[in-house]
Parts: sequence; C-alpha cells; structure tokens
Amino acid sequence: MKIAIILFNLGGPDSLEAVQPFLRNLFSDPAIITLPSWLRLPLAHFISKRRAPKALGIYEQIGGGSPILGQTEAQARALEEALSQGNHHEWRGYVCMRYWHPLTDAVVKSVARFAPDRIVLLPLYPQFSTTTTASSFRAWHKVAHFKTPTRTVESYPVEPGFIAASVELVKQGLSEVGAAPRRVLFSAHGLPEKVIKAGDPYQRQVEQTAEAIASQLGGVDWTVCYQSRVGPLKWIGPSTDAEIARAGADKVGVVLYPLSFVSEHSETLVELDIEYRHLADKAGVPKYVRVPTVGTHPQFIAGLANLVRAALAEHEEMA
Ligand SMILES: C=CC1=C(C)c2cc3[nH]c(cc4nc(cc5[nH]c(cc1n2)c(C)c5CCC(=O)O)C(CCC(=O)O)=C4C)c(C)c3C=C
Ligand SMILES: [Fe+2]
Ligand SMILES: [Fe+2]
Repeated sequence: MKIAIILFNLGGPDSLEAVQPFLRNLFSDPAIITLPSWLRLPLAHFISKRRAPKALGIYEQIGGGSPILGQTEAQARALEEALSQGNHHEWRGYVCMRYWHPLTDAVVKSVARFAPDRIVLLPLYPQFSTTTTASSFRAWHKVAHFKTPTRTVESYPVEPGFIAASVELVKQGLSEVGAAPRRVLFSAHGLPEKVIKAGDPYQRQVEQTAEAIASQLGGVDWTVCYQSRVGPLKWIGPSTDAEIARAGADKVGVVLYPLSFVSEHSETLVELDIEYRHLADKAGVPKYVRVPTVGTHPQFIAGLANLVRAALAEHEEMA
C-alpha cells in the first residue's frame, strides 16, 4: 500500500527577497487576521510592508533566510524510515508549508502524482491552534479533493515520545546549569488573548505539555511563558521576557525550553538565542541555557510514527 504523510508547518522565507511576500501570505490568512477579505488583503499588504524592515533584520542574523524547510525535510525523511521498519508499505512524507514554499497547491500536485492509497495529515504543531493546525488543514482541504481515504492527527501535547525527547533535552540543559538555583521556563509561541477567549485549546494544551515534562524532572522550579508577540492586540501571558527579568531579580539560572516548536528557525535562533540571551545578561540571570528543539530526536520521530499508525488503524488493520 502507498501512504502519503503530509507534514504541515509554517514555513519561512528562503531569502531576504522572500521576507515581505512571506509576511504578506501570513497576514492574509483569515486565521491570523479575522476580517473580511476586502479589508484583510489591503491590510496584509500594509502590515507586511511595515513589518518587513524588522523581519529583514531578524533573517539577516541567520544567513538571510529560515532553516525551517531543511529541518522539516529531515523530519520527513526520518519519519519515512521509522514507518518503513518491519512492513512493506511505501511511506512517503511531504512537507507542506502554510506561508512559504513548498505551498499547498504544489504539494497537492506532488501527492496526486504519487497516487497514494491513504493520506495522513500530520501537523508539526504538538498543540492545536486555529491559527496554525486548523489554518493548514483548511488550506489543504480547499485544494485537495482526493477520493483517497484521509486520516488526521489533530494534536499531541502529551504524546509519550515527544515528552520523552523533551525530558531528555531539558535534563541536559539542567545539567549544563548545574546545581545552583535554576528555573525551567517553558516558552511557547504566544497568541492574542481574544483567540483563546474564542475557544482555542492551544494555551491549555501548552500547559499540558509543560506539566507532562515537568512531572518527569523531579521537583524543579518551572513556569510557562509566551514569546513572539506581534502587533497591537493584548496577547496571553506571562511574557517570556518578563519571566527572564523575574529570574534575574530572583538570581536563578534559566533553562529555557521552547515547547511549542519542534524545529529551529527565527523564533529560536534569533529571538531566544540572541535577543533573550542579551535580555538575560542585562537582567542579571546567572546562567541562561536554551534547550534545543526535538528536531529528529529518535523518540520524537518514533512518537510521530505511532501517531500516524494510530490514525490509520482507527479505520482498519494496517499490519
Ligand atoms: C501576528 C500574528 C501571529 C500569530 C497569531 C502567530 C502564531 C503562531 N506562529 C507560530 C509559529 C511560528 N511563527 C513564526 C514566525 C512568525 N509569526 C508571526 C506572526 C504570528 N504568529 C510573524 C510575523 C512571523 C515572522 C517573523 C517575525 O516577523 O517575527 C515562525 C518562524 C518562521 C521561520 O523563521 O521559519 C514559526 C515557527 C505558532 C506555533 C503560532 C501559534 C500557536
Ligand atoms: Fe508566528
Ligand atoms: Fe517572533
């Protein structure tokens, strides 16, 4: 049997020229700006133009583009390998980005050429949000009209492989800081407060992930906080920068784990590694360790493989 797995992620600009069109795609998404299209599209043009200089500054610091595509491709290949063990199905992973290439239209065409017997939609967002997972699913269903049975993984905030990989990485971070007083900051991408008030389960799922990891760390001080605020709306808190300042005031080391990201990109390599590290220095944080994202950690990939198999098995036996 031929099985296509669609790995959804946000995408990022692959050159400085791509920064503004990438931002325009992002702000044109009705899941990000909930206005009718006659107002949203000109606004997206305006906001992306206004945001571009700041975003250019961000991507200039990481070689002029985002590494997210290469990282996600590596996850797709590792997942194919994990799924291929012990069976003779043909598993093929397709990376499908929401705001930069490979975009949905092109991915749907590639999948159609493969002519799979089953399709599995797999978001690379452990926690569900209307702004990420639901947006990617909507974009997919708008273009994809396959007769092929399609299964969906919605979210996996406490999936055991994801949690085990996270625990291992956070423990390495803790040992880098040593025995001195320290606090684990579980930093998630933020969201406007009104998105949560409208029923988005993201914040609750982020808290579930943090609790599941913390319960295996053996009594460390920890807290959840939110990074990457953009725009004038009120976002959920506490903010990661405020938590770094509090750690400085309390004179505790920081082990920061970005628990809503599963790969490296501008939000980790610039915001966490450059901007927040600088903030931690200024705030008097004795030691600041940023824990890497799960990437192709074997336990994370094994967890994704289990999710895919479970989604397929819901309707039939896939031995
Ligand atoms: C303005 C609204 C935004 C919302 C809401 C939002 C939600 C959200 N985003 C991610 C993951 C990523 N976002 C990334 C970049 C990025 N995000 C926004 C805006 C919102 N995100 C902007 C404007 C940008 C571009 C960079 C910048 O100008 O600061 C990325 C990184 C892309 C890359 O570099 O490859 C990721 C990943 C999540 C998980 C999320 C909601 C839960
Ligand atoms: Fe974002
Ligand atoms: Fe950001």
